[in-house]
Amino acid sequence: MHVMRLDELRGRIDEINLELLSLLTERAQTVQEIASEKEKQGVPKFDPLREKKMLEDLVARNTGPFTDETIRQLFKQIFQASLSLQLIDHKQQLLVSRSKQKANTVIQLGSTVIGTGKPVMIAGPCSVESYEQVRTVAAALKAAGVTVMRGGAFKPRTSPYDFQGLGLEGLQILKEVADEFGLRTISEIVDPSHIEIADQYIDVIQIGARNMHNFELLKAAGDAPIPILLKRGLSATIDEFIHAAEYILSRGNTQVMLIERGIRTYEKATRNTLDISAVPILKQETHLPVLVDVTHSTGRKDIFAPCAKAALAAGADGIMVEVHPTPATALSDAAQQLTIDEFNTFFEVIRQSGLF
Ligand SMILES: C=C(O[C@@H]1C=C(C(=O)O)C=C[C@H]1O)C(=O)O
Repeated sequence: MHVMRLDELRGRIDEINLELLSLLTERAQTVQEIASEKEKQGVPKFDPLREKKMLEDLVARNTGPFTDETIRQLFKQIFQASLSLQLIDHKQQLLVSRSKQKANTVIQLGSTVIGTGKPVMIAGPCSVESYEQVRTVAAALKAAGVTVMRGGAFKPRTSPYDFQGLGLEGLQILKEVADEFGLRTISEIVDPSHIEIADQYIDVIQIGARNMHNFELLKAAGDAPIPILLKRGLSATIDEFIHAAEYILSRGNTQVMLIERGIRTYEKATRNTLDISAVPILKQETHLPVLVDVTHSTGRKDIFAPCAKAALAAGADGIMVEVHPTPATALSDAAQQLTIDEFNTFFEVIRQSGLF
């Protein structure tokens, strides 16, 4: 008799569970509709005042046996789950997101393709200092089998009294040398009005860490017909990094590569902390090529090779490293640029690792 009563009650609970599930599902679908309305109106997803009002109304109608506090907690849990749903949906709608585009974005630079699984080595001086300096590096890179060279012409330096770069003249040097050796080039642009000119001299525009949040520059890069290498900001979260890339794609330019360059932490043993975990996360969440800059992230030549190997093992599409004929006299980043011999050794170690 008792057993029958228990079964009956549990049967009723099963029915109630199904009713709750169907109500929760209907609620979640309504929340998604609210999310797309919010998206159109550009208003934030989280609305604490609305949540507070709903909790007050619910508690006012509560007749027990649950306490008011329990009712608050249960519904707050539902609100939180609804909010996460809105945020996940939002992320999946991004143009950079893997759920929008399953296939990897591939960047073609001459015969070099980035993003297909075969990693690329990008090397070159921190700053373009002179024609001879760039030519010496380019000749060595060519001999080592490197096809893409970096070199900074516009240098956003921490101090206004530090070398600011050769500007347009630097881009001209890059072009002249790259043409001679059949290399492709990457250089940073800091001013939206320089993007058009840059297109005539270089193959990839870099947006540097300090400018990752410069939205006007991101928009101008998004309007340009040239691949963009976007560096992660000094203190940018992965989410902010992804949204910075979205700025570029949202304007039509889909040729975007991401580069992890270390983040600010309390650690002083390295210049920045190389966030290796960003590599697989960016690969999972976006379809863009992901590179790792071992120079700026670590600032330590002695660990470039293990860090580059770690990056490749984590799925990076390429490595960027700085090389200078005479690092000791370099006008920027003197301590952390490799000599040509050091670069050749470094590249050999990476090639032998089986990861490249
Ligand atoms: C659904 C909304 O978005 C969020 C989720 C809520 C909910 O689950 O009821 C309430 C407020 C917001 O934090 C909304 O604003 O109505």
